[in-house]
Amino acid sequence: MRVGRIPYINCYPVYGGVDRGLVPLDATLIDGVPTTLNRMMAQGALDVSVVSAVEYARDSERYLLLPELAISCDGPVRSVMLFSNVPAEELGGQRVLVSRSSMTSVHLLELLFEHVWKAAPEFVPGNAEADAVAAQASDDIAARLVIGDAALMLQSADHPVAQGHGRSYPYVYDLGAEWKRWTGLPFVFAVWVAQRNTPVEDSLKVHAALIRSRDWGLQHLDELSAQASRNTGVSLRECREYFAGLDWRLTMPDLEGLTEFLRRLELAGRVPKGKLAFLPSAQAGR
Ligand SMILES: C=C(O[C@@H]1C=C(C(=O)O)C=C[C@H]1O)C(=O)O
Repeated sequence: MRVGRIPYINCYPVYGGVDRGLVPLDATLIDGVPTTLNRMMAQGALDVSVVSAVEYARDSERYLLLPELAISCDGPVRSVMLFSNVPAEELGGQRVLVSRSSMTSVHLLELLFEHVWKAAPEFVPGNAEADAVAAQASDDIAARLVIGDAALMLQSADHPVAQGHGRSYPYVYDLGAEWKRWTGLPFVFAVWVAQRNTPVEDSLKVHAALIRSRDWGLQHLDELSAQASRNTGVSLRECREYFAGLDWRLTMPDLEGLTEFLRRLELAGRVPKGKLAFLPSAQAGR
């Protein structure tokens, strides 16, 4: 089995037990930013992976959702941020760089511009991972959408990535908070999916291992925060707050936020009409 993993710290709580050998997983783990994993799943190069929520909706016939697993927030997410020189409402006609690593956040950003900020910027896909952010000192970009670890680093004024970037932004928008303000709902950025044509027993074994690993992770957020802080240079306090604001369980309210987001994307013609289909997990065992 080939299993995808995003190397951002927001995945530590799901893979932590597996990484430490506490939960056996008979699979090869393949790391990639969300859009890389989306593409690999779309091509059948992975059996099970975390993907952008929008990747599921883009081709829901192809996938089965893994129950009880997601990356969600109910309010501020802290790692999906629009950094802007001017208020978002004034970005019409200006260049907004959107992270090429992201699919969900780009769609959410576009919905917010259309319905909340009522402005039509020019979206420019670009590299917004930490190495690129650290180097991008000067360009004609009025705002940039940054996700994952790089977004956390850019918000820490004394972090080398923020220092290297050399620019500060007077207007910073947290997309989890903006969605919550708009709809009152949690937001699901990422889901785990299996290929429909991978044997169900094999996907179930991976699912059961990821659930056990995630359960370990939820019990050890302090240890994982310390690891996240060491690996990113983001302070322990910020990593703790970050993990406290995320959830990985796909609760009922999360599902409501997910379906509301996908409903709005369907209405806008951004994803095909689809349905939710879950891997039948009754036998997964704990
Ligand atoms: C909260 C986050 O969620 C992510 C955002 C994704 C997207 O925008 O497509 C996909 C996976 C998650 O890693 C983040 O990376 O900051």
